[in-house]
Amino acid sequence: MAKNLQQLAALLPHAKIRGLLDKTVVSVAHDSRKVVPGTLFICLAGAHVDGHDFAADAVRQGAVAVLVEKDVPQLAGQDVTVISVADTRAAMQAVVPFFFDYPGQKLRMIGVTGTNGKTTTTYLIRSILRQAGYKVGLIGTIQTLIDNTALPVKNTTPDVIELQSTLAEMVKSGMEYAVMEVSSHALALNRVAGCEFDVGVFTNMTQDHLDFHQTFNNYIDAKAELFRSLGRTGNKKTGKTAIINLDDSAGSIMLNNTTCPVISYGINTTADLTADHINVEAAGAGFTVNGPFGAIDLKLTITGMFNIYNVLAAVGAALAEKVGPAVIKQALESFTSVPGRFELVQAGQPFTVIVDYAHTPDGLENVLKTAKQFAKSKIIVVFGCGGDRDRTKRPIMGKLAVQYGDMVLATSDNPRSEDPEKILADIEVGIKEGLAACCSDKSYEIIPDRRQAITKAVKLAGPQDVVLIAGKGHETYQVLKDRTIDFDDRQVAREVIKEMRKYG
Ligand SMILES: CC(=O)N[C@H]1[C@@H](OP(=O)(O)OP(=O)(O)OC[C@H]2O[C@@H](n3ccc(=O)[nH]c3=O)[C@H](O)[C@@H]2O)O[C@H](CO)[C@@H](O)[C@@H]1O[C@H](C)C(=O)N[C@@H](C)C(=O)N[C@H](CCC(=O)O)C(=O)O
Ligand SMILES: Nc1ncnc2c1ncn2[C@@H]1O[C@H](COP(=O)(O)OP(=O)(O)OP(=O)(O)O)[C@@H](O)[C@H]1O
Ligand SMILES: N[C@H](CCC[C@H](N)C(=O)O)C(=O)O
Ligand SMILES: [Mg+2]
Repeated sequence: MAKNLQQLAALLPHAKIRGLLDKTVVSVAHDSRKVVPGTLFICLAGAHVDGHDFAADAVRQGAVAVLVEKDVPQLAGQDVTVISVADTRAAMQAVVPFFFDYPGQKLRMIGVTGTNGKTTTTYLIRSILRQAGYKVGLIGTIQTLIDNTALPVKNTTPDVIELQSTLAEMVKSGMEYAVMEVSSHALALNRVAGCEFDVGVFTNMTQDHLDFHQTFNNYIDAKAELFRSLGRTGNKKTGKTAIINLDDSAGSIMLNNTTCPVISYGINTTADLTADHINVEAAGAGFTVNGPFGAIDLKLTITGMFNIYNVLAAVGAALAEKVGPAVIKQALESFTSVPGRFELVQAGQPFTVIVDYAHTPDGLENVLKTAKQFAKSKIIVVFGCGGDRDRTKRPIMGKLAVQYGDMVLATSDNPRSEDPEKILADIEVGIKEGLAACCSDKSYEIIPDRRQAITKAVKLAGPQDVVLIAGKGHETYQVLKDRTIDFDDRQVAREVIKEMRKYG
């Protein structure tokens, strides 16, 4: 991947350069902690700190060039080339895909966006493409997969450098497809620069991330960028398709934002792909998908109406890539689950325990509706909301929890830098509102310690009850103000159930 600095500087025609350009660059980094000798260090002004403050550290660690958007006095007199531009983020987006030889041009790229269902839909698409015999890479919230090799991730959609280097690794390992989640943050911050998507999938649009986007319209517009990019002049690849959920009111906005061919899907509207004969049960869902190929009858082990939408989205992507109905059926019927999505914890208890990643009002409502469909008795909900994230979703989720649940135990999710009690107070406003509106006979408790909340839920559960532990799904940690601790809802629930059996 090594490049001459001259080649990189040529991509930045307005840059002011101080120092030699005839140098070999072996790595690019915006994090000083990742600098190795021969790195081009890119200074980014972040939400917390300013990367320019780490430029001198980067040089000490062997950076041969530094990309800046303001003067860094500490670099004066140092043996380093300083490239000054107006906007280092924009410069990074131009330089990095080139540095990695544009891997996004060498793969078929499928991007999935929407508030909920991205992870599930990417896993479904991956399983269909693999069934069709392709080598598939996946990037998303849970992990990166290069064929079967799993790598840890920090964000749902990684930053430009991590994304391009991962895609390059996929190319090197012989992947033909990259199926990835494209978060609204990634679109707004253009982390996907240099990725030319072949297929863009829209799942749905409901409230989340208003802390970052400020307004719902900004949030929608960020998602729409994926669809604008499919029809952009200058695209190098051909054969693009947008897969759009028309049951969602924002579907038409995505549709209006692209000029490429569209495969629409929906259950309540006329669309290219629809589903009927729907039977949702605890153990799975049966339904028929109707499309240009005729009808496919499916019996799946994933369940809930929301997953039928995810399946339609995945079938749309498969269709765009010319995968036949027999392969689609085979793949979907052998698909078992996505970690932490409606995952059952079975430790010999006489009640049902579900761990789910619902962390938005819509996700929580969907999962509660699904649980209610087969709950034979009470639903006990354990949930919280993340700190440093959209505060306005907290009371809404509190209200939904008491509307659908019989007993609510509000607890901490990942408080991050916030005071857990403050987050819970925001949730409690909605709980009280919900109780007053629908059901003052229901009860709730605020238990900041998540393990204690899960313990209480398990103690309260009678035979046939459902305990829903929502919000953290596959996460194996809890982010507190001063540290991150090991925490896995599934493991904690198992431990608590075992403890209870031991002591009677
Ligand atoms: C708001 C946001 O997106 N923040 C991202 C951003 O962090 P930041 O701007 O705060 O960076 P910073 O910590 O201030 O650092 C500024 C610069 O100094 C550098 N630095 C910092 C420290 C140091 O010692 N040396 C050094 O060089 C940093 O590498 C960076 O270049 O850049 C970081 C590196 O790329 C990201 O990891 C970080 O995501 C944080 C962790 C995050 O939580 N993001 C969430 C909100 C997010 O992006 N979520 C979406 C959506 C999830 C979904 O709905 O599925 C996602 O895609 O994950
Ligand atoms: N199509 C859907 N519509 C609404 N809710 C959904 C849908 N699919 C999944 N959910 C709910 O949202 C939760 C998260 O699902 P998933 O992880 O697939 O979404 P995501 O979009 O990847 O989330 P994130 O934004 O964190 O990456 C699930 O556990 C489930 O409760
Ligand atoms: N991708 C989402 C995940 C939220 C998961 C929840 N457990 C939380 O920490 O808020 C986000 O970063 O907002
Ligand atoms: Mg996800």
